Amino acid sequence: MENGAAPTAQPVIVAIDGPSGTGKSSTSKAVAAQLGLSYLDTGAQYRAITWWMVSNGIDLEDPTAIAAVAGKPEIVSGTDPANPTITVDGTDVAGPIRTQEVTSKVSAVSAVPEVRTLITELQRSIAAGAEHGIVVEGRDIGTTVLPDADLKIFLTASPEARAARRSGELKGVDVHATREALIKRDAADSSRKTSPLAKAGDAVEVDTTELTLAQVIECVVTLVEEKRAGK
Ligand SMILES: Nc1ncnc2c1ncn2[C@@H]1O[C@H](COP(=O)(O)OP(=O)(O)O)[C@@H](O)[C@H]1O
Ligand SMILES: Nc1ccn([C@@H]2O[C@H](COP(=O)(O)OP(=O)(O)O)[C@@H](O)[C@H]2O)c(=O)n1
Repeated sequence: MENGAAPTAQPVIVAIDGPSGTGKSSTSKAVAAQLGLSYLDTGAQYRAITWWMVSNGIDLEDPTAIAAVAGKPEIVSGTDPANPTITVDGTDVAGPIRTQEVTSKVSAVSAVPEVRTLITELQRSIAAGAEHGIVVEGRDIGTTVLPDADLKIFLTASPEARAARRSGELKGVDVHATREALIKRDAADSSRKTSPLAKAGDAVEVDTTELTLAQVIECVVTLVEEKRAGK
């Protein structure tokens, strides 16, 4: 090699989709950090626009009202996997977007086609600007946002495992109530008309029910490395 320089890896685009609590965020952040890639949490963007709608008193039962104002908030995502950030009109909303109120309303907002068009454009421009490549996680990344991704992963886990993981995070929240809320949100996300939660035909499905987080991370890192090696 000229100048003795180390070979630089080609930018790689990794799409990780799946329902809530399957390990998308934890896996994607760790894989991106290990491989020196950017990281984008697209759920945080849908949560951010939902937070803005709630804060501004928009009627979330009215898709026309949601569509009319969807372009107003400016959502900015920081893509460092060691410190992912999310702001709306310059305000840090990392905390407020995780409230139960936002969680219970996000599916209604994310089902509105005008919202999806705007957020999808934002996601594509972030991915295109990632110098070393990016891990993008969500519900429709492999099917709609980045259909030409180099690697697509679809994470699954039993509803019981997912509810136990989520209620472990939200201390004091009943596991049965968490399970019911998860199932309801999955159903809404999977049945909407515009880019529903779905596994892309060419995605690798990984059932994480019986795997530790470390095992899932290792599995995905290996798949990325195999892709890069052209296997
Ligand atoms: N394979 C796993 N085994 C046990 N706990 C896990 C596993 N994967 C993720 N978790 C934990 O479950 C919770 C939800 O994971 P997260 O990555 O936020 O899922 P998602 O982004 O799919 O909603 C986190 O507390 C995380 O540490
Ligand atoms: N690519 C995506 C990502 C999230 N979403 C929506 O955003 C919500 C929150 O996503 P999230 O990834 O933060 O959800 P959790 O996995 O944290 O529960 C989902 O329930 C979907 O309604 C979406 O429609 N498309």
